[in-house]
Amino acid sequence: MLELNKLTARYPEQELCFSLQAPAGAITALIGPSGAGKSTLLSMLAGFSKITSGDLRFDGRDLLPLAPAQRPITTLFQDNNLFWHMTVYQNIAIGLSPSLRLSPQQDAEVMTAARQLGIESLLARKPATLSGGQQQRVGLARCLARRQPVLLLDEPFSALDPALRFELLELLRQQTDRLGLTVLLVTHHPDEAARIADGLAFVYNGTIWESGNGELLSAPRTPELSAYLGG
Ligand SMILES: Nc1ncnc2c1ncn2[C@@H]1O[C@H](COP(=O)(O)OP(=O)(O)OP(=O)(O)O)[C@@H](O)[C@H]1O
Repeated sequence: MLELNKLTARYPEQELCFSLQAPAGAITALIGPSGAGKSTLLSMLAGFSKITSGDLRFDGRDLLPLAPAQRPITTLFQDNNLFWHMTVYQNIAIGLSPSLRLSPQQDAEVMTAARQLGIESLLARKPATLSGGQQQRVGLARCLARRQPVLLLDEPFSALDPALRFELLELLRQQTDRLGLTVLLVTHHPDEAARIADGLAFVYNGTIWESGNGELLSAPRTPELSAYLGG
């Protein structure tokens, strides 16, 4: 369980303050208008944004003293950060070893992640020769190979067409269940998110304005969520 208790980042123009519980084995979708604070929330969790006050724990362990690389967290952004001069294999492997000198155990992790995402046949290719969907599979494989229990995804599939986006969300669903991951997924597609997510959190004005399950979309409790959904 990832627990945020009044986790706060104060900027001159705005204060962001989040309280949330994200269980293991579940996908929590973060929706909300542009500028609401969704990306900053992920950055606060990953350790890239300065925290002013509050509490952040994973399975009871205080994460705030830990540097980004020490946190049990891995992040996938829309721009998947692939290295264009490296092969797919190396792009996954670099998540485990920056020097690319892998132990047999780490090599097995890379192969397992590639198999799970259906990109085994692409391991020798360079990212530029892959489709957008295949590139995002490589990005996701790198995250999974790192075997961190918390996965943060910032609109990872938004550049893809709807069918492909849904295919990757399904894949994410399978891996979340199989590995018992705690997943936070920022998305601009609330309806799709509701199909695969266990919980939804509506981020508005630097805080979690409303949260619940998919019913939130059919029966919003606040005018702000209703307006966001176009109601
Ligand atoms: N480093 C920073 N310095 C100042 N303000 C910041 C900083 N980081 C975030 N903010 C504040 O947080 C707000 C939220 O921005 P953020 O990018 O997280 O929104 P978002 O919901 O992810 O939007 P989008 O959907 O467009 O990506 C910004 O408008 C800004 O006020």
